[in-house]
Amino acid sequence: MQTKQEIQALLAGVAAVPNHRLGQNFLIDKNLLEFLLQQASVTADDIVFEVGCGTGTLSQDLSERAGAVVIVEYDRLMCRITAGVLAGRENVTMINADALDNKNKVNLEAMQRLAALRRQFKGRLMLIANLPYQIAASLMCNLVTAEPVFDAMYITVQKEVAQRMSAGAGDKHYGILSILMQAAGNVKLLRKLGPDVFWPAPKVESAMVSYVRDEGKCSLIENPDILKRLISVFMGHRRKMMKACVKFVPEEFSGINEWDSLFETARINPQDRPEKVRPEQYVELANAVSQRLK
Ligand SMILES: C[S@@+](CC[C@H](N)C(=O)[O-])C[C@H]1O[C@@H](n2cnc3c(N)ncnc32)[C@H](O)[C@@H]1O
Repeated sequence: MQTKQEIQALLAGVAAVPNHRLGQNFLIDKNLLEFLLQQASVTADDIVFEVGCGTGTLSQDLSERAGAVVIVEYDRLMCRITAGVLAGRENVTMINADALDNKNKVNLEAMQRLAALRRQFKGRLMLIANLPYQIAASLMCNLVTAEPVFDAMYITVQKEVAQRMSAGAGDKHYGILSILMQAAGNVKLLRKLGPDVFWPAPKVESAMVSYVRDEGKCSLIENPDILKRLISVFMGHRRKMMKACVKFVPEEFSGINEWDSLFETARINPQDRPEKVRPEQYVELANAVSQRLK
């Protein structure tokens, strides 16, 4: 782990300054990094995906503890610094690219590498990262239903994203991220973080959060793709009634006329607002739709 002075020296070595647009707020509290690593209890059987390595402060420890680490970092200079910091570590794959190919797709090269590692290592596949805030929510929405399957995530995110991950139905923070993460696993707020544990200090509060996949919940999801698309349709009109949202369904669902009966199967009151419908009800609705489309 690196101190603030070490991070500043590493940046100066390549004439870089923190880029606000890329969310370059480096975690400078060693106890907090250690806390996150302890929560994840990484072993040599595990594979870790780190998005946004910055100067490699977390990557160093991850590469010492995990069987394999895959890093995606957008900033070429950060890749250069971290490659130097990790020189000689053969269990690390570094990809200099955007972690998202588009809003709905995680970087293909990283996912292919993770899939190959998944076949070699018998431990867990985890996302462990101090995430760039701009992409945190989209990244997690994609990873929660991704192949290869993610067993857990231990991450630092903006406080609002942490609230969205854990919000229950009816809460003002409840949204697509809450539904997907809670439909597939369990979310826990680990610790709130003030701005001064980062350098430079961001204007927002942050939090460390964990997500652990729940096999029981996941086994109930017949088709993650249909679940994702349905949630987007309904939550895109969160204050309309469920029955009023069906006119916005995309073409693939447009042949379905019996929405009332599908709502009934999922024990959803058609007059309820999408923001009040619980994750398990969305799963049942998606399963009913997927049966109907067979
Ligand atoms: C909050 S910093 C974390 C740095 C370091 N891991 C730490 O803990 O101090 C976020 C990192 O994500 C990188 N980043 C920003 N947007 C990205 C994207 N779309 N894809 C991959 N990396 C990105 C930034 O360049 C930055 O290094």
